[in-house]
Order: sequence, then structure tokens, then C-alpha cells
Amino acid sequence: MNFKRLFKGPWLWIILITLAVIAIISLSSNADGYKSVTTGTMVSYLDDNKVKDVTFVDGDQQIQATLDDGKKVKSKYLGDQGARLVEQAEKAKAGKQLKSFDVKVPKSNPVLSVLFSLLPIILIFLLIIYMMNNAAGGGGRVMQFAKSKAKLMTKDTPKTTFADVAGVNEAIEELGEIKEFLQEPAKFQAVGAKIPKGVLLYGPPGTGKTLLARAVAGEAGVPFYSISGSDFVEMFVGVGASRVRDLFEQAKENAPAIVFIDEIDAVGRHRGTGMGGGHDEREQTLNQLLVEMDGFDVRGGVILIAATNRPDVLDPALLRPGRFDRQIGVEAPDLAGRTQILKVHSRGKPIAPGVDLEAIGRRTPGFSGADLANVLNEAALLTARNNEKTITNTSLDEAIDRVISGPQKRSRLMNEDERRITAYHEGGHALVAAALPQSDPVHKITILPRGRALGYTMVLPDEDKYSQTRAELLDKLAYMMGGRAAEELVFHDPTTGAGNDIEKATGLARAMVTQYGMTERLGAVRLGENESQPFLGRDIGHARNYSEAVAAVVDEEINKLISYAHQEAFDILNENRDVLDALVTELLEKETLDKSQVAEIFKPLRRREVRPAWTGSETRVPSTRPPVATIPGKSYSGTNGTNGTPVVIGPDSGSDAPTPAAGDVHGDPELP
Ligand SMILES: Nc1ncnc2c1ncn2[C@@H]1O[C@H](COP(=O)(O)OP(=O)(O)OP(=O)(O)O)[C@@H](O)[C@H]1O
Ligand SMILES: [Zn+2]
Repeated sequence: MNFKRLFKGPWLWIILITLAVIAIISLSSNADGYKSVTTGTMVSYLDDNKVKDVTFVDGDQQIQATLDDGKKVKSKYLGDQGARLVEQAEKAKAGKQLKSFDVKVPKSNPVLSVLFSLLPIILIFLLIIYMMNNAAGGGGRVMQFAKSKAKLMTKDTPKTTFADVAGVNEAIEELGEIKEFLQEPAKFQAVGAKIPKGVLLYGPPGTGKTLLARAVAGEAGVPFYSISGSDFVEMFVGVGASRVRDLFEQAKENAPAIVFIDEIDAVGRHRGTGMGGGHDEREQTLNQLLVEMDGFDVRGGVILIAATNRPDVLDPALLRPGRFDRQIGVEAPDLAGRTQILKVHSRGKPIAPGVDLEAIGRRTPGFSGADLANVLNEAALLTARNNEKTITNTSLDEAIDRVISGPQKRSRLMNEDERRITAYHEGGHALVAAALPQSDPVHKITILPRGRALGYTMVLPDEDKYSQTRAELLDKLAYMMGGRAAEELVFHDPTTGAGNDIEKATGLARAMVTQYGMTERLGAVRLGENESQPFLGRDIGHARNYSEAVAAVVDEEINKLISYAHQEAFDILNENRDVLDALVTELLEKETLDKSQVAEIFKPLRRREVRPAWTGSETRVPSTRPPVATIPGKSYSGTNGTNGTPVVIGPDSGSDAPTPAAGDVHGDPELP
């Protein structure tokens, strides 16, 4: 039994104090052996001179008497009786009938009275501690609130290895150095090499940052301490800072070790931007972190690994050399990476012989490692639920859909009219996409309600893409409006189903105007800045750094882009009404159409010409000389720009439908 632990709990103290109080009270109370008699009896004892000695206890209005036969008695008297009784006793004393006579004014027991007056306060205090304990999630936390919650996972460290992390080879290469250092620090010290104290892993959620950090510890065989940045910023002021101190103390004692801080942006944001006037708790914690980082000696063998989704908001002081001077990006995986991750996670799962993991990887651009792990898990769950033995393509298909937009809503009854409207809406998206020359192939159309969407159309690039041209964006705008245009064309009355499409199209058009410089009128000028609110941790608005006049032009240009796209979509559908009807007929019957089925139906489609050249100005005349030829077979890895995310378009019941995991239309994440 851990006694130290026991003394930290409030209950033991409560019990001890209560026992002590009871003991003191019972000791000092009248365990004196006097027998109570009535006042009348006492008076008659005195009158009859039967009393040997007598004591008046004033405050208590009590007479204690010892009788001639040794009996001890006591009784109460009234206030004005006292004087008479004393007189009587004095007389008896004078007449020698009484041996001794005494008056006591009892002093109240000082310990007892202090205790009694403090008792309510103590009880309230204990109650407050108890309640705070509960609020903090139990476990006697308040009593040890300064102790870091970092957990030493196991003494023999995580079992994760680099083999468990796929598709992030660059990061693994960089971290390999850290691993070697932790294994053989002497080798590095001998040549005077300085190992980074801190490594910052940054990248989108679910790409395996935590997994990587654990793998370093697992590979090097050192203890792994992990804590989340938001844990620092908890409860009382000053606690965050002492947590940091404690965490490092613990790690140093067990060095070589890895300290992992997840969500470091929770503590590591720019200082001086907190809402509480700059001197908030977070800032103290950050300062302590900086102090610790400066103070610890790498030769001590503690290496700090931190992870964040938002490296842009971190305090520059953290990123300075000597702190997190090594920064490693962990990006969403590319096709090869996705295939590898799928392989890692399919280990130990019975995959049916016909399943091609690379094909799955091809269909899941934009998925993070966590999404892919989720796909395989969902597929396994479905397989078990259907009492099947192996994971088939069918269950993997369903699993991908689930990860994108939630489980099927079989119970949602759509009446025939609504189903037909949905079919035309989705058919509209798909047809416009297929008729335009620069858009990606239609991969799937479904009118099965799923999540909050009534149906969706998935338009996917054949390979990962990192940037998009203006013509591609114009095509995208057009097919985003395709659903709405189909409703207008066929039913003469649009529905609310296009709400989400309109929202995304407007976002895309705004970006084309204000960020990508894709209009003639405004040119290649960046308009406005995304203002990030560090304390709230997200962008709260768009700061306008341009005039009212320009704002009006921006609005006009956005409008122009959208209405052009809308008209284009409408015209394409009108020209191809026969194909649209054929598509809808198939959709109503089969509910879901895959790539080859769609391609078959679209064979007679009247396709649009490639858009004319555009440079944004008449004075910039495009050259007729072609670019140099590319070396066949050589691939270039993208550096930045858009990640090839599939576009999923669905008419939604509301505008606040969740963004599908992999389908963000204006998903143009600005890579850090
Ligand atoms: N590259 C990968 N290889 C294998 N599995 C991965 C990979 N990336 C993510 N996963 C899976 O996803 C899970 C979640 O990943 P992890 O917690 O490491 O992501 P993260 O980048 O730390 O996310 P966050 O930023 O949200 O904390 C892992 O436990 C693992 O199962
Ligand atoms: Zn739509």
C-alpha cells in the first residue's frame, strides 16, 4: 500500500480530524464521576450538613459536592440561588461542618473552542476540495495538481516501430538521426555533433505525427513521455508552468527519453496576443517551456518532439535555433503512401484475394493515414456484421463511402418525387463535369442518402494533383452549378438542395478573384488577408485591406464568375437533355453508378471545346512556341499547391453539412 498516496487523499484527513474532535470533546466533558441529583436534594444535603466539601462551578451553574459518606453528587442551580447557596456554604465552613469550599469559573478549553469555531470552515474547505476533485475528473488531482500528468507509457517504451508508419519516408529519414543519437549518444558527442533539442512535426490532422514520435521512442528503446498542449493550460494559474518543469524533471531522471507534446499550438502561440491582456496563463507556460529548453543539455539525452497542425501560429521564439530548430512536415500521403498505409493496416486482416489495395489508394486521394486506417476498420466491421470471412471489394467500397460521408440512411424514406429531383441534381453535376474538357472523370454517382447528403457525385483525378489551372477551376465552378441548373431546367423550380454547392462555388470564385489573380479587372493582386485569431485558434475573418470601391468590384467579379458558370451548366444540360434523361433513368433504377457505367452512358455526350487561351491582359500575348518536351517516365514531386482532393458534390438538407473527409471543393489547403 502506498502511504504517500493515501495521505494525499482528502478522505483520510476528514476521518482523522473528526476522530480527534470527538476524542477531545469526550475527554474534556464531565467524565468526573459526579452523580446528578435534583437541586432540592442538594439544598437539603447542605441544610443537613451532610457535605464534606463543595465546589461551585460558576459558568456552568453547577454545584459539585462530596458527601460525608464519600458519595459525589452534582446539581444545577439558578443564577440568583447561587448567592444564597454560597452564603450557606460559607456559614457551614465557618461552623467547621464543611472541610473545603471552592468556587470555580471554568475556563473554556482553548483547543476545543478554536476547533469548534474553525470546524465549519474546515468542513466547507474540505467540501470545496472534494467538489474540485470531482470537477477535475477525480483521482485526487487537486492535492497534487502541480504534478505533471505525463505518463511514462511503459518502462520498456512503446512497441511502435518505423515499419508501422507508412508513406512518410522523408520524416522517417529525418527522425532516424534522432533515433541513432538516442541509441548511441557517445558516437555523436565524439565528433562534436550537436543534436537538435527539439523536433517539430507539423501537418494536417491524422497524418501520423503521434505515431512517428512513438516510433522514434520504440526504435531507440527509450521511455516516451507524452502530454498534450491543452493539458498544460488547465485549471489553476501557474500550474501549466509547474507542469512543464515537472515533466522535464521526470524525463531527465529517466534519460535518454523522448518528451512528446501534442498540440503545442495550445501553449506555443505568439505571446502577447492572449485575450487577457497578454499575461495569461498560456504565456507563463510558454515561458517556462522556453526556459526548460534552454536549460536542458542535449547531452542529458532528452529530446523534445512536438506536434501541431498550425505551425504558422507558433511563437517565433519556439522556432529559433536551439529550440525546435528541426521542423519536419508530415503531409497527407500520396498514392504510393496511401497504398503502403493500407498495407500496414491490412496486416492481420483477412483480405479477399481479388482486392487490390493500390486501386483503393487510387480512389482515396486526400485521405489521411487516420482516414485510411478507418476505412479498413469499417470494412472489417461490415464484414463481421455480414457474417463473412474475408474483406471484399464491396465492403471496402461501402467503407470508403462511410468515411467520406457517414453511414447510409436506409431508413430515410425519400418519396419518388424527391428521389427523382435528387437523381436529376446529381446527374446534372456529373453530366456537366463529363462534358467539360478540363474536369476530372466522374468516378461515382449515387442517390443513396448518406450522412446529411441526399446523394453525391464524386469527381476524381486519375492521379494526385498539386495545382489547378484557371480552366480547370472554371470547369469546376460549372459542374458545381450543374445540380442547380438541372433542377431549373427540368423542374422549373429549384430546391434547397443546392445550398452546399452554392456555398462552395462562391468560396472558390472568391479565391479566384482575391487570391489567385484570375480576373482581368482586378489582376494578380492579393486582396484581403486571412486574419487568424490566435487565442481562439482559428481564422475568424477576412481582414479587408482594400477600398469600398474595390470591394464592390470583387463582389461583381464573383457574381460574374458564378453566373457565367451557372449559364454554362444550364446550356450544357439543355444540349444534352437526352443523355441526362438516360442517366437519370439508370440512376433511379440502380441508385449507384460507378465509373465504367457512367462512361458508357456518356458516350453520346456533346462535349465542350477547350477554353480559349487566357493571360488576363491583351498586352500579354501568349507565345506560340511550345514548351520543351518532358522526359517520358520521369515524374516530378510536387512542392506545394493543391493536394489532389476528390470533389464530392451532394445536395444537402442544410448548408452546415459536414465537409466530407476527402472532398473539399474549395479544398485548397495552403500548405504551411
Ligand atoms: N502514416 C501512417 N501510417 C500508418 N498509420 C497511420 C499513418 N498516419 C496515421 N495513421 C493511423 O492514424 C492514427 C492516428 O494518427 P496520429 O494520431 O498519429 O495522427 P496525428 O498526426 O498525430 O493527428 P493529430 O494531428 O490529429 O494529433 C494512427 O494511430 C494510425 O493508426
Ligand atoms: Zn449538388
